[in-house]
Amino acid sequence: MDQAPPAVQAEGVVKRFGPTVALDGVRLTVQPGESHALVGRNGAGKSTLVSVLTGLHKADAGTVAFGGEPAPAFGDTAAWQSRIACVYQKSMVVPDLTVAENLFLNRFDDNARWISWGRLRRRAERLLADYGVQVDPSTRARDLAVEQRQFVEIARALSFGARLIVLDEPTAQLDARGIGRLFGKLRELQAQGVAFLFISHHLQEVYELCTAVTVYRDARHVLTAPVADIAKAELVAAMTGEQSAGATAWHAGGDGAAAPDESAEPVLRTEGLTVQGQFEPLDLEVRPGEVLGLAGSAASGNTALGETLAGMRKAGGGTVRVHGRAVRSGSVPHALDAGIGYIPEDRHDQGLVLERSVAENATLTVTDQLGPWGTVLPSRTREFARSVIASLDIKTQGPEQPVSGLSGGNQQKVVVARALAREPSVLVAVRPTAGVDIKSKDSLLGVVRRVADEGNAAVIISDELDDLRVCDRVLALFHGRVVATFASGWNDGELVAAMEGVGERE
Ligand SMILES: Nc1ncnc2c1ncn2[C@@H]1O[C@H](COP(=O)(O)OP(=O)(O)OP(=O)(O)O)[C@@H](O)[C@H]1O
Repeated sequence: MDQAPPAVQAEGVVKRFGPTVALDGVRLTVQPGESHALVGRNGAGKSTLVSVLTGLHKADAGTVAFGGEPAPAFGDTAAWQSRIACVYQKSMVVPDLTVAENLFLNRFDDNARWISWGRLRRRAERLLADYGVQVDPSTRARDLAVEQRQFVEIARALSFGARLIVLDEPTAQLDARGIGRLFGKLRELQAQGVAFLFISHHLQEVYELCTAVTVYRDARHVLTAPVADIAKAELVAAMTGEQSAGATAWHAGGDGAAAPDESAEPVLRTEGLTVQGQFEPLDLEVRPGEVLGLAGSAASGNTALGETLAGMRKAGGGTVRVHGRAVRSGSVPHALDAGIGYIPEDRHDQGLVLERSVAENATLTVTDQLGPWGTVLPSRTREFARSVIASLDIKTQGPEQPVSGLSGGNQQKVVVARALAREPSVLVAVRPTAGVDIKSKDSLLGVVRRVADEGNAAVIISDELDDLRVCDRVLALFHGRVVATFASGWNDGELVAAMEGVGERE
């Protein structure tokens, strides 16, 4: 039998960070031309494995081989680049450079003393054509659509010789059409023998794209199987170590909570609220006990609306009131004082101080409540942190651990903890479950539901149907306007169509 060796084969890989065992003797094999999913709960060890496979971290034990050859020496970056590449959620391309410049960054020309731009452009054209990527090489990277940027990163990786590409939550910033184009391109490349390791918390995407799946749980390998042979419930059970509970009945009334009181005064009210170029004047009312969904892609203006409610953007016109009191626009402290809690989408830019501890990050907005006369009592900070670590199931060594040592999904939970710390009257959450594992998603959305059930208002801004299911009412936005309103029990197809701007109804 003359079978090609695996694109990558890892055996017995161990990686420790201080007292944390992030990988405990795991294995992974990806065949050439295979699209292989790696799934597991937040903190299971997926990103750590990727760091070992891409040569960013040195394993404490175990072996890695690419195409049957042992992995390069640690630190030999060029050799690693010729075997494997990772397309991260955060773009690695330089936004101000053109596509051609990005493609040949750091390797402009072999021996030449000056750079021939014409040649560079032609080489870029050839390279992109080789992989069927239709992008003009003279476009600035900042002007590319997200999936085009990913294509450029993939083409760059392939041009170094890599035949294995890791995709870390690649669909996080894509709308349905972008996902379709990305998956189409991945299938084309697979047919040419390129292998993909796909890391995602979206199990339906795993089923759509991948042929094999590996599950890690608590730093250990649990199973590897053909995707076709494993039912979704089994996969979830392997990830969590428990039989999965059925789908949760979410919206108010669905699980015994009272439906929002229509006659009550709204907790949150906006009148004519607008930001030019983002969203048109909008009147919103959210009553006690209500979770309102603002559905749409980021381009719909819903994210900008959330930022305006949270005081991060100044409104061009209109008012925001909480319990009838006007909130000064464009001021985060005023929004906080008015009782608006905010879960931002980008936890790195807006959410966390990475080198500070879980306890400090979780209490950043409540330091005035943690001790007498403006002092912060470490014991109370820790106590509060312990309670949120337990209630949100944050996987950490303890309240003192810096958040930089937490996995991505667990960092997101710390952001949520911080928004809840002041017991907000209005909770505004932008794509709150991005990067969060399937079980934590449920508990996190349950937390949002509970905030409302306690008589407050909640607003969820998202294009994820699972996030929106918790809502009592959903407004679909498209190009800065509300194009449709849905009561709970909406039909998925109709809501997706409205978010995509197909057909308008009021
Ligand atoms: N630099 C670090 N210092 C200390 N601990 C770390 C570090 N990086 C990761 N860890 C720990 O290793 C474990 C595995 O984390 P990893 O990021 O690999 O999880 P993951 O499966 O990618 O999770 P997620 O789905 O949330 O991204 C976690 O317990 C995490 O806290």
